Amino acid sequence: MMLSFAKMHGLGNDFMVVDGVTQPIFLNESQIIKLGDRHRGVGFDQLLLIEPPQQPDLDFQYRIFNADGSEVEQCGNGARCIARFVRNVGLTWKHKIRVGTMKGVLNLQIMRNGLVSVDMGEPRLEPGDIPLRYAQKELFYHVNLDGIDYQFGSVSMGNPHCVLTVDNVDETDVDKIGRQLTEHHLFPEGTNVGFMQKVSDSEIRLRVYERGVGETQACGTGACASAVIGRLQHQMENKIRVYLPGGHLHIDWGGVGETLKMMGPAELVYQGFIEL
Ligand SMILES: N[C@H](CCC[C@H](N)C(=O)O)C(=O)O
Repeated sequence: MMLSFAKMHGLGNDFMVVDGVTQPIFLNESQIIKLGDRHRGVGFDQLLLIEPPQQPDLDFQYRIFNADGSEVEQCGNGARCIARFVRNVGLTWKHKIRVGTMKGVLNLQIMRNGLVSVDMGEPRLEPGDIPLRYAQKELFYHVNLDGIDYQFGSVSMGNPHCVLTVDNVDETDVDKIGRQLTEHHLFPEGTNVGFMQKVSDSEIRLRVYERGVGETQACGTGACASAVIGRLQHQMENKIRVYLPGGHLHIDWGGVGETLKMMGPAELVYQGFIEL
């Protein structure tokens, strides 16, 4: 079977975007791993599959698969890319698009400035919602790795995030600590691991070790998570600019009980076909 797809990225977090509306498709884990191979396949951090909506008030269903083949609940950079994709290929002419995911609904909007805005819903802070094996919700959680104590914040954006505050992201062993934490028993479903450096009350530098991938050039839900933890732990402002290795995102969160909005770019690299 020939599969048509688009290669896209959000600040270097790269995706294979597949239209499962006009070409209904089922991809198993080994096919996804093979497609994600950067030498023998298309190569991507995530594969994004767009399917017909499961409810009448939605435009599409949006499914996300990490490069290791695991299906996951949310992808912020990917959400911006699918908004651009469904318009580019004519699956919709709307500028405001509602998509269902494994955990909730995303409201996407293509802005006049060329960026894409996403209402990511309400961050979830209860351990049971993350999920995080801790007796009760804490502002600072603690873990000991190889005899070193770390404190972190934790939040779900639909997917789990653990956020550590560091003095300098450039001098942090993201790969070592990220590997230790992403599959730590505190996180029964694994976690994405963000390393944030507070630059000012409205600016964060961030690197993210992503569950199922490793360090990426950008992580949309990771940027959201760092803004939430930055506001709660470090009294940062509502509007935060998050600088990732691949570029920056705008986050706006009014505090607990409010939904969080993210705005950033979504780029098409090429469209192609591949033999499955
Ligand atoms: N690795 C993540 C999914 C992709 C998140 C990231 N690419 C984003 O933009 O939010 C997870 O396993 O939850």
